Amino acid sequence: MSKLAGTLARVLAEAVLGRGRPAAGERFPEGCDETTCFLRLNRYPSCPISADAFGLVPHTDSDFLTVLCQDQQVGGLQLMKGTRWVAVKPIPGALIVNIGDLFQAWSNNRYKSVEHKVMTNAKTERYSVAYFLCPSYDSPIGTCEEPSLYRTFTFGEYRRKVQEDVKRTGKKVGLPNFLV
Ligand SMILES: O=C(O)CCC(=O)C(=O)O
Ligand SMILES: [Fe+2]
Repeated sequence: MSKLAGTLARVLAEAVLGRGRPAAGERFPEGCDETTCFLRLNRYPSCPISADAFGLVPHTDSDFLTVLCQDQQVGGLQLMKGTRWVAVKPIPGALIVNIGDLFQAWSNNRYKSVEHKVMTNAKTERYSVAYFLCPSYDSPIGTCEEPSLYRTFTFGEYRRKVQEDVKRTGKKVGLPNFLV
């Protein structure tokens, strides 16, 4: 997973910068290694009471990029496309790759961090495995071009602000806090 996530990030970065201009070469995204990235195992119990119960509330991921292996049979993942929620049907053997907030910031909004949520299933529990490509907390999130829409910030600063906002208002604000 870690190799795949790193390779995907570099390929996507090069697509923004143009061929032959590797984004800090093998090191992109800077500050990410096996001690800073993590894997999350999600279990969503079945929920017969309500058809609109969230397994996971709408959110964007705060990392560079997420590689997701969703349940091969039980759907439930939805993402925001324009103004609509679209179901991501499980395809056996397929992985889902989500852009996270840090990649959106680095790419100066060329890539968008996708809002997504998980709905529960009335009868069946669901599992997923998510790998989060994150840098160390002291890593500054650079930009692919100037002028950047975002001021320079570290991942630690970003995480702290997200936690603060959620604690204070119940909602993540995320990137808009860091616009210039
Ligand atoms: O379970 C899923 O399909 C999505 C998981 C997810 O969005 C997350 O762990 O951040
Ligand atoms: Fe997520």
